[in-house]
Amino acid sequence: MSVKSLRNFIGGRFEDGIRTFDKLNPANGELVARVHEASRDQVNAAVAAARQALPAWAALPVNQRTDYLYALADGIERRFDDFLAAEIGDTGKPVGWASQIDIPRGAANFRAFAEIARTLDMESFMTDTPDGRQALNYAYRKPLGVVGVISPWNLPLLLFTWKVAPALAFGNTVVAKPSEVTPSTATLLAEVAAEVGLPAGVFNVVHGFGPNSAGEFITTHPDIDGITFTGESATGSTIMKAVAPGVKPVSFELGGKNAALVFEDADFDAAVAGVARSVFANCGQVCLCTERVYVQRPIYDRFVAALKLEAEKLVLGRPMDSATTMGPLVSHEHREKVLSYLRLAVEEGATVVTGGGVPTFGDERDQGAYIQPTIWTGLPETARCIKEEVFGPVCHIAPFDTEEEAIRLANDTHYGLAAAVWTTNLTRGHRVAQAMQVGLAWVNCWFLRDLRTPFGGSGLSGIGREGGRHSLHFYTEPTNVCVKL
Ligand SMILES: O=C(O)C(=O)/C=C/C=C/O
Repeated sequence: MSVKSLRNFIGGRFEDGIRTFDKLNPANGELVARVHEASRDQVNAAVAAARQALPAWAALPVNQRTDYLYALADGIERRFDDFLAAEIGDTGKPVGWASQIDIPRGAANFRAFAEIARTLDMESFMTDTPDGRQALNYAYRKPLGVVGVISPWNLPLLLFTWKVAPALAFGNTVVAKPSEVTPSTATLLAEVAAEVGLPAGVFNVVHGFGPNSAGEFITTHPDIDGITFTGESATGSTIMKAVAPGVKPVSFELGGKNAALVFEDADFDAAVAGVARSVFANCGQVCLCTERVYVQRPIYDRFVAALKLEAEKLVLGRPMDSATTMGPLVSHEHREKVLSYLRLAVEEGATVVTGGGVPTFGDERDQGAYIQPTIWTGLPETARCIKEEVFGPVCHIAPFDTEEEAIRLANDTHYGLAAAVWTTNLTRGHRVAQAMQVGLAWVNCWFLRDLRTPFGGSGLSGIGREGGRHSLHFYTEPTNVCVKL
């Protein structure tokens, strides 16, 4: 595979950076790309270009503006194979997952928000006034302005476009920094933006890191009007401090320590398959993944044995092999973090039901960041491996007896992102889902997404919701106009 040069996209033009850094393929350690790190001056130029493009972009009739989003979606689909190869080269994720989730959702996000922007109603009220007449109140919405987008490495194109699409749909312009770990599909999207004639400055891509690099230059920039970020909770705190002097709005989708509750009346096979997918999908690198499984005692032993079988059926193969069901972690650095938790779990007294280490293949995959899918039991609820997000293909399974106990166990966390409830008693399913202190509760399913619904979490899992009309609250500023009639 040839080594790509990934450049910055500023004011409609591709530019070299001040230095380059290497991007390695996590499946085999091969050099994939040399990435051009943007300077502070280049980030300043991107913000200036976005500011200059804002009035004309915001003034476009919504159908014309959203036609560009449909064109971006069409462009992703037109270059599907390029985006697929880029995403897989960056992440090592299996072609089955990337071709069904990551790339299609890249296009779907643009279409969903184009449709929402075109069809959303305007909030208004007719107000009776003391003089027996009325007043008309309506919320006139304007774009937030120049939006800083900082996106993560786990679902790179999906989460990049999950932010860029609503930002552009509602008339904002964007300065976006993809994770330095997965720079390729964001750069391809910039190529598509140029191909479809998106006006210069509307969408800018700058590459780099967080501290003392493009991430910090964006979040501390006085002319950025708001930041939308997906990533680790600690980074979210850092960004909040950076925007505090300017009291800028933030939209955060951060970490999670998500629970799955399996009741004895669950469809056993469906619950096993569903929990296995929610634990091991994308090598456990989805903020919504399950890391804590609680199973009602009568089926506990049977469930542990069944999930062990599912884990051991996973095919840790080459990313482009359609038989592969689990690829490597995204980098050796991240594997070291996950391995530190595998070691910690043993120190904290875990029983390792399966996995717990690094597989050996005897081929180029040994240079990759592969790790064994792992299941623990026997940890106390106070263990760090029960409280802290691992963000890898690992889970802990514990028994419970009553519904009240299950709810208490699931909610005993400072995170608040997602939960999954497995039961055939839907009255219980609704009741327990509503009792979860999370932003997203699935019943007899997981990661089933309707893009019109509110998406996000509370506590350490973030601030705000994006999706459907909920994206309005971050990407627009309403002026309530009151007219005496
Ligand atoms: O499915 C989505 O729209 C989404 O935002 C997924 C986020 C996953 C984070 O790791």
